[in-house]
Amino acid sequence: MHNKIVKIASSALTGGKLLEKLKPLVHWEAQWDASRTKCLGITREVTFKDYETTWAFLTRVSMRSHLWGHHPLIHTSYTWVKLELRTHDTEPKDTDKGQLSDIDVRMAKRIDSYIDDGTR
Ligand SMILES: C[C@H](O)[C@H](O)[C@H]1CNC2=NC(N)=NC(=O)C2=N1
Repeated sequence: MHNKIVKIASSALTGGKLLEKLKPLVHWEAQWDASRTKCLGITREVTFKDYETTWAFLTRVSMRSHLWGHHPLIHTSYTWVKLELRTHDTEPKDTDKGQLSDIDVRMAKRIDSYIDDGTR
């Protein structure tokens, strides 16, 4: 069965739901707006044991991003990787800055599973 791209609808996370969803993401740092009520996105940094492992990880992330139609901002240098997640097209419509949505949380958990599977 070939994988097909199924764009997953995203809904902005606010209030108690936002805090509930952020709690398990212990390796991710949240960026807050000035009022500290809106999460503008989350970031995670990780360093891998070698270049080959780094790009095996990034290949998995890129393939999953393509399948889900949701793409982290990826910074990398040799074995260092920084990933940022935010959603621009949330419902309700958000400012162009974007904010955290449920698909960001889903992608963060999937990224954590790639990091945690012992290949670091
Ligand atoms: C049209 C396209 O599906 C949208 O622009 C998607 C693409 N990938 C995306 N990736 C991320 N991280 N956030 C988005 O809001 C987003 N939107």
